[in-house]
Amino acid sequence: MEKIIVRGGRQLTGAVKVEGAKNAVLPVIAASIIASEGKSVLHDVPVLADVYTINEVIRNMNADVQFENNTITVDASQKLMTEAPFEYVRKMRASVLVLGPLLARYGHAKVAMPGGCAIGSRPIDLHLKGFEAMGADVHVGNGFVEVKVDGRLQGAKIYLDVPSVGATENIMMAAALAEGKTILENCAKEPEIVDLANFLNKMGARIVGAGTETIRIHGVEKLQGTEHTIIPDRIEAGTFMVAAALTGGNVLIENAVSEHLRSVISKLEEMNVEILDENGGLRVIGPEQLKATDIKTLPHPGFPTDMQSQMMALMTYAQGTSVITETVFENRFMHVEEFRRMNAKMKIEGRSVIIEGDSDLQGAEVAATDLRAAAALILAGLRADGFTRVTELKHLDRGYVNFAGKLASLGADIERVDENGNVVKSFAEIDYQTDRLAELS
Ligand SMILES: CC(=O)N[C@H]1[C@@H](OP(=O)(O)OP(=O)(O)OC[C@H]2O[C@@H](n3ccc(=O)[nH]c3=O)[C@H](O)[C@@H]2O)O[C@H](CO)[C@@H](O)[C@@H]1O
Ligand SMILES: C=C(OP(=O)(O)O)C(=O)O
Repeated sequence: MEKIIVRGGRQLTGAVKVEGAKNAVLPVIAASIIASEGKSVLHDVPVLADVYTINEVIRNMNADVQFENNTITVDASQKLMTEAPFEYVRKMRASVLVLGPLLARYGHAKVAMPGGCAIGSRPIDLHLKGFEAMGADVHVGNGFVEVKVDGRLQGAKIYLDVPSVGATENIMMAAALAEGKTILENCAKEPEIVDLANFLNKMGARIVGAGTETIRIHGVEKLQGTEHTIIPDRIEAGTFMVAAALTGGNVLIENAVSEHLRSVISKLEEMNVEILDENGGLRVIGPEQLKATDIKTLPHPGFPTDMQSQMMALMTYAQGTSVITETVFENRFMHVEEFRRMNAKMKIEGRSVIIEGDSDLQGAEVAATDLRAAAALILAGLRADGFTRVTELKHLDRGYVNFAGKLASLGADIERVDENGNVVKSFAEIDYQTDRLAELS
């Protein structure tokens, strides 16, 4: 089993470049199979396990996918199959994002029902209600969800009970090829929604309002492949901002977009972290003494749940008591027990965690419980006394490119080793066809 071993105590300095956003590229790759003509060329694609998984999902449907040098070319102009088996959905819930494109293009899609996961039950009822409102029949049974429509989907007025990112994306993709106009209300406003709408519009869709709470989509008859550059990953950027803050370092985070990170910047500033907008990125300067604060996770532009565990790591080193309240997912505190193994003083009260600062964390062997928890435990280890060993790296590889290598380039004492203690290559350097991918996934 591979581990990342980090020894605390180094201040991070230098510059690190943020990759294209995982949560933008996954829906964009799913959307690329809507195009019945031409190829889509996607730039700034991060080399992540999740990207390989979505590529495999659409390859299995008969799309042609080439992935080289951070560029993906998708040709989906041939006839596609309309099913995605459990094998993929199990690895990555975002596989359900092929439902909308397939239903819109072929009037049929069948995808394994995603189960619950480490952060909550995560139903897809809002995706399905949206498809039904557009005239589709939905059938859930034998572990699959099947959606069908005779002829084209029909534009509809749809109100989302909660501003779900995935439901907004799936419905927006389906509506792009529906007959007539769809008005989607109370939708998610994340930057990744805007990126997807921009991609679809370049394909010939007519979507306005992405990034606000009402999106209007005029359905068109067909879409064609196009070229698109994926937006930078605001969560990877935020994670490195915390790394700089926590070590009292001074790091330029290249490609970080301050507009996408307003809530994170504001909370870090409350904790005494200095953040400067610099040409092409954000400079983050950690203070002598971090100050406690409170955070409530919310849909964008509120504080992102995907930064919750990293901020928890930071708060263990702040002066005073901090409170984090998680409102987006019902059960995203699995990492608390792991932080406690490092001597963190925190307790869960309902949907909140109370974190006592100045915890004097100690290195320990800890297991990543989800993708962001993996990063957060490594962050905590950057300042803990002694060695922290983080296992279950399959979670980390879903969403961070060469995380240990990037931290090492900023001066961290960190390495990734196999079960024999040999230093291993980062996931990004490995050809996905090798056995190691199978082992990691
Ligand atoms: C690939 C991707 O982009 N993943 C992100 C996306 O996940 P994802 O799209 O799955 O998250 P959602 O915004 O859909 O989920 C938010 C909340 O809505 C609930 N819900 C969602 C759909 C539904 O049909 N019914 C329902 O009740 C969920 O259980 C959850 O409590 O947004 C999350 C919230 O910012 C992020 O943490 C994930 O990193
Ligand atoms: C929860 C996350 O991703 P996913 O929705 O793909 O599980 C995440 O990126 O933190």
